[in-house]
Amino acid sequence: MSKTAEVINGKDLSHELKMEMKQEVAQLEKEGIVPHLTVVLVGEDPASKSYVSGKQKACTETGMSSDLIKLDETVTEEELLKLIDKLNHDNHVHGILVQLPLPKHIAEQKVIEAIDPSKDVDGFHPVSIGRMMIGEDTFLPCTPYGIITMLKSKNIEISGKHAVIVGRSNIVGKPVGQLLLNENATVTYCHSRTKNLREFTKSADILVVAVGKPHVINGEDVKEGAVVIDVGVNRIEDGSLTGDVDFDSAKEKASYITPVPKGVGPMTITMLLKNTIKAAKELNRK
Ligand SMILES: Nc1nc2c(c(=O)[nH]1)N[C@@H](CN(C=O)c1ccc(C(=O)N[C@@H](CCC(=O)O)C(=O)O)cc1)CN2
Repeated sequence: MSKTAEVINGKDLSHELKMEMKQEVAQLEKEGIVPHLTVVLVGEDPASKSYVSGKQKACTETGMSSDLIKLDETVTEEELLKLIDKLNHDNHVHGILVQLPLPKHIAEQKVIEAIDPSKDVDGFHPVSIGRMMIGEDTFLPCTPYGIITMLKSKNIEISGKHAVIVGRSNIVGKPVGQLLLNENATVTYCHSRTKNLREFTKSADILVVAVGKPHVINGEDVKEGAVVIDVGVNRIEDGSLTGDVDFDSAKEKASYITPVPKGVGPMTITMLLKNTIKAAKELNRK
């Protein structure tokens, strides 16, 4: 019988990385640089509020500064774009993050594209995405960056492996596939129109699931010894959080698996801090 998977704990890895970043920030402070993140939150979505407060807490823990600009749900697209323009020209601000999702009347992509690419710590701007695609140094989108960091922390071989991505969002599915390709994996994307999904997932050496639906993947869908990365954070009826993967059955097949909570989620915030330090260093070099 195969043994159960090793759990990759994103909370513990985040803590380690934050301790390293704290030292780097202390060093930067001696040089007169305090990395500063400005977070823009539109509306009252409880999950967004909680993520934003997690981001600010993480900044404080590592010695960085941050501020939160809260805007009413009714703010116009024009007003939001004006604010971003102001932040783009504020030398005190190194990183700008607009928490997603935005209300329906605001075009998300327009807002993302308004952020100066040199302050795009979310890594969502087409300039950042384009640079990532051609393997140039850039701000990487935080969740995919966190996933690659988790794999590397366990010295998991990526080169030559078959990576199957379930989900094709712009902020997770597509970029994580690109980052795995940059590491020489052979990448297959699956999505809502994919026929015979199991045929693909069962051939994955590395399976990344990012669809936002509880337990769409279970042990039967997983190849013996695969690495399973669960990006889903789904709140279910009893109020608890669960992933896109049925952890209990998948862990019997996988060699490594990420849990929910305490898996990929905390890494998203940690990689944002990395990007903010990078932005501060680069903007001060200019
Ligand atoms: N501008 C952005 N908006 C959004 C992003 C993003 O990267 N940039 N990603 C998601 C939400 N997100 C960060 O913003 C995020 C999601 C989940 C977690 C996390 O730590 N989850 C915990 C559980 C938290 C809980 O108890 O509710 C876990 O998985 O352990 C952090 C950040 C969409 N929007």
